Amino acid sequence: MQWQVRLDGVTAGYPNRTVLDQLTMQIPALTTTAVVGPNGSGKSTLLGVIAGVIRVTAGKVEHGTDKRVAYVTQRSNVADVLPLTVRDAVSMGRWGHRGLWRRLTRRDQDVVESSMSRLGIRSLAHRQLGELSGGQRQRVFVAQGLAQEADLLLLDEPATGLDATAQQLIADVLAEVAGEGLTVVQATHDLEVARSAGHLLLLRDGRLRAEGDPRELLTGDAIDQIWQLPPRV
Ligand SMILES: Nc1ncnc2c1ncn2[C@@H]1O[C@H](COP(=O)(O)OP(=O)(O)OP(=O)(O)O)[C@@H](O)[C@H]1O
Repeated sequence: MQWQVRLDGVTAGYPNRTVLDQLTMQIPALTTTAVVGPNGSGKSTLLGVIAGVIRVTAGKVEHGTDKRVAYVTQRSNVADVLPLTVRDAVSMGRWGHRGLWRRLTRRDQDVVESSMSRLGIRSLAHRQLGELSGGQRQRVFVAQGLAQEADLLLLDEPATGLDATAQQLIADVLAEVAGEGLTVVQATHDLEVARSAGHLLLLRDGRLRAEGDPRELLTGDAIDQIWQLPPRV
């Protein structure tokens, strides 16, 4: 397996709170990896560590390429403080390529338009982010992640709170971009989405409980055990 990210004995968390506990695992390249686990199991923390925004206190994180990482977080407050249109927000995805003050090139603009098209939000391009619904806004941030044309796209519950059509759209787009040569990692509570991923990481209490083929791992028993459900009758 060609890997994109490798964690070796990683311990990490927040001041006075260790969350990830000696985590050793790999993220395979050029496919989608789903990170699942109960609330508080450390999924967001793991994404933050891979993105490099949470420092590790022990162990090491290695990236297979030294190229770009795009990170779509769970909740972005930018919409509430800045008067941005949808197109502005997606265009911000090009800043890493162009810098903050340089004009976007024709190609940058094409990437922005196609990222909006893929997420079905071109008709919203002129709307202010602050006046969008939560689900529409979520699609904008996924489009912004795509516009970064990163090698590794990290998404924290990108489809939570979306209607079924939008959820399916995001799942399809992520599978598509992985097919085009991107490595995608998403934290999700949706076990259907997890089952359709190429690889699965199952966390509980900051530890890796299982990794591998999601269709083999996400069986009834494993689900009961990880989520501590009572035995089925
Ligand atoms: N900024 C923070 N400061 C201190 N503790 C935090 C912080 N963010 C998260 N935690 C704690 O770290 C633990 C893991 O949280 P994390 O958000 O990584 O879990 P998660 O699996 O993503 O949860 P969820 O499914 O609810 O999104 C939790 O106990 C949480 O309370």
